[in-house]
Amino acid sequence: MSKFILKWGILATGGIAETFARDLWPNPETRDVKDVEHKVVAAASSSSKSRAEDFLKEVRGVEGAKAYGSYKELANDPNVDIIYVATPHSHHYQNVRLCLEAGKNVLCEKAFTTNAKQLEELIKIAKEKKLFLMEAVWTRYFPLSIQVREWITSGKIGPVYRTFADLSMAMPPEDTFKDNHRMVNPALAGGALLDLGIYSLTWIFQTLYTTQKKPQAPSLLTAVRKYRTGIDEQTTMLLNFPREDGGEAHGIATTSFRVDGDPDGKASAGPSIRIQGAKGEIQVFHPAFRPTKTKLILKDGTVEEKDWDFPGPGKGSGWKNGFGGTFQEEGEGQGMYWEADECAYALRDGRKEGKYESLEESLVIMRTMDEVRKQGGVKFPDKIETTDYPVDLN
Ligand SMILES: NC(=O)C1=CN([C@@H]2O[C@H](COP(=O)(O)OP(=O)(O)OC[C@H]3O[C@@H](n4cnc5c(N)ncnc54)[C@H](OP(=O)(O)O)[C@@H]3O)[C@@H](O)[C@H]2O)C=CC1
Ligand SMILES: O=C1OC[C@@H](O)[C@H](O)[C@H]1O
Repeated sequence: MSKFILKWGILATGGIAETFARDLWPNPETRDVKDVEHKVVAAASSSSKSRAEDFLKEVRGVEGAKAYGSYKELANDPNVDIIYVATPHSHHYQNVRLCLEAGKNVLCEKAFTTNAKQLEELIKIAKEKKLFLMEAVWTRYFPLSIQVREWITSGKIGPVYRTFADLSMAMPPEDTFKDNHRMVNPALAGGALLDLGIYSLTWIFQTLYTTQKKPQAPSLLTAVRKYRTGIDEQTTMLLNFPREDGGEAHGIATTSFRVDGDPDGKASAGPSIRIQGAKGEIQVFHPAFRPTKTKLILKDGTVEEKDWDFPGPGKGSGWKNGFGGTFQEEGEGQGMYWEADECAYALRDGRKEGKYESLEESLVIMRTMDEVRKQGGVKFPDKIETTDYPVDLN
């Protein structure tokens, strides 16, 4: 069988760009994917062409891969099928729009944009130009997430009435980040909500919204604790989803830079995610962005624990080593390849959006986050909230 080969261009050369591009290197057959392959054929750095050259060496770009010192040159490279956008949140709208205007398909890191207006505009352009566009919420494409959604839709835990979801990582900002770092800088759309809280919302949505036949947007109440830079350092969201049976389901989503979802690193604190139905519950353990353990508990006495693999070879010994580890011929991958595989299948089959998170759902989540910021009084500078284009942000 001939394989579909997807030729990637990587836009930006920071932490996640490196992790993602390294994850494209392992042979897809190591995860039982036999019909698609990935090649990194180009990369661009806004810092310099030599930074892009170094990056291509680090991530094992193909022989002859092109290095660019500007994002515009990458967007115009005719050999690139799809561009992975890996800049801070503040820059996504401008960078994705640059790629779409140049006729490129795009996979954009979370959070998609700073606000829903920007995302609406990008979706409109992608549709007009018949291009593929997807938010890189990698967690949605894990076999673990597919199984959890299947447990829900097959009625394993009965009707679902409530989901708790947390992603909190104790990293006191004043000791961890300078005020201009992307995690806390309003000019880079920093804050717990867009960086971590989006995963809590991912679990709320993929259990209470994606799994409904006719999903409806939730209403929302929020409590926000702000950091000295003006971004949110801790946010709690109460979401009320109308259900198709006429009832309601509640989502409680939390995120924090102050407390930890797994203080001892041994899951002693219990699950970070609890999906509760009439017949039992599904538990998912920290971290919500890359969980490796689930527990299914049913009222009939069934208790099933499962550890989930992240096949390699790939970046090395898994998330615990953080970003930018060294290549290993053996060991775990990171799991970003599953969302990359989805991009390959979509482009091969002519689909224009991701299978497990539609553009409409990304938009509803973006509107939810807009409302959280409104209720919490978190504002970003106009320059990064505008839909004007082009705007020079650097
Ligand atoms: N899926 C996941 O698990 C993760 C996703 N992310 C997401 O990826 C994105 C990037 O995060 P991360 O890689 O950690 O960030 P980094 O700061 O490590 O990298 C961001 C890169 O963007 C480019 N850039 C362009 N303009 C700016 C600017 N004004 N300030 C800073 N960087 C700039 C730079 O690359 P260059 O100089 O080459 O142009 C920089 O290296 C965010 O959207 C984040 O939410 C982050 C971590 C994990
Ligand atoms: O997406 C992410 O997941 C892992 C976190 O460490 C990181 O800050 C965030 O951007």
